[in-house]
Amino acid sequence: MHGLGDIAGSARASDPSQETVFELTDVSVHYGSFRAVRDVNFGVVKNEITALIGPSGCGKSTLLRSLNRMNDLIPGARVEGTVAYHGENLYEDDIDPVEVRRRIGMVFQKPNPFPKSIFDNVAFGPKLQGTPKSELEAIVEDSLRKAALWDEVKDDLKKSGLALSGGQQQRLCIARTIAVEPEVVLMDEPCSALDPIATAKIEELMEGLAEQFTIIIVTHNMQQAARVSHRTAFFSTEVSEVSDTRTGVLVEFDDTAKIFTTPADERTEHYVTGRFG
Ligand SMILES: Nc1ncnc2c1ncn2[C@@H]1O[C@H](COP(=O)(O)OP(=O)(O)OP(=O)(O)O)[C@@H](O)[C@H]1O
Repeated sequence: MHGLGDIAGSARASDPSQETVFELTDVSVHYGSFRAVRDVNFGVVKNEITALIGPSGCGKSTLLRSLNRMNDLIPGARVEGTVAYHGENLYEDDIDPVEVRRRIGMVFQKPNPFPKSIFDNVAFGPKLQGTPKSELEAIVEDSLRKAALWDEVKDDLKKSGLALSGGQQQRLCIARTIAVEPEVVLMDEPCSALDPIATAKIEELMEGLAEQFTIIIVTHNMQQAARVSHRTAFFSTEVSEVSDTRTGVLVEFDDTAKIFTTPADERTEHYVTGRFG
């Protein structure tokens, strides 16, 4: 485990003048009668990387999924509070969840390319949206370039996406996600199935992606949060004395450098210094 200074050394500075993309107000997520995470309040700034960290089970993935209505697909899942996206609550009746997921894309923990060619993986979303065939080649190349995969696959676009290495598959999934030009990319532990070299590549890539996209990443890896993100939300769990169930709570949200050097809450300090979790 690194010391505080080591981790914070590379934390990126945030720009307070930027536009807010998400504003979460008192967001709680339930699975049936179980409250997984409660009363979360924070904002996400455009073209920044926001990291969600905290011990296992504190609701990071649950909260991430509430940002593009992915929880709608889980039976019994229910979101309370307000998830405002450019000022509009994503859970209003007239909001189309399919359009939400186009604007707010997601990359999962395990690379999950379709059993199709590299080209077709990336072209899949644009084709569904009715993009003319003549434009697909340029979109595929541009997306693969942005995902730092083009040079490795440009002569093999007909090869199956499943034939790539794990790290390449994850970059293919990133290319597939950005091919439909979302504004936000949600990443749920995108490197946890990858080796350190593949992880470093994705981290490097994220910095470039943040110039065009707003990124929110769940990570178990604190060094990763410190290296790549501008702001960090630290979650923990509280145990109910009545029901003995655990609910996730947001302990602290701040500039990443602050979270890793001078956190306001003792629980954050214990976590980032490795004394907990
Ligand atoms: N589909 C589901 N149905 C019921 N409970 C769920 C579901 N998904 C998650 N949970 C529960 O919600 C709580 C939060 O889980 P979640 O996966 O969001 O946490 P996390 O912080 O992302 O954990 P990890 O770091 O281990 O991935 C846990 O108690 C988990 O068991």
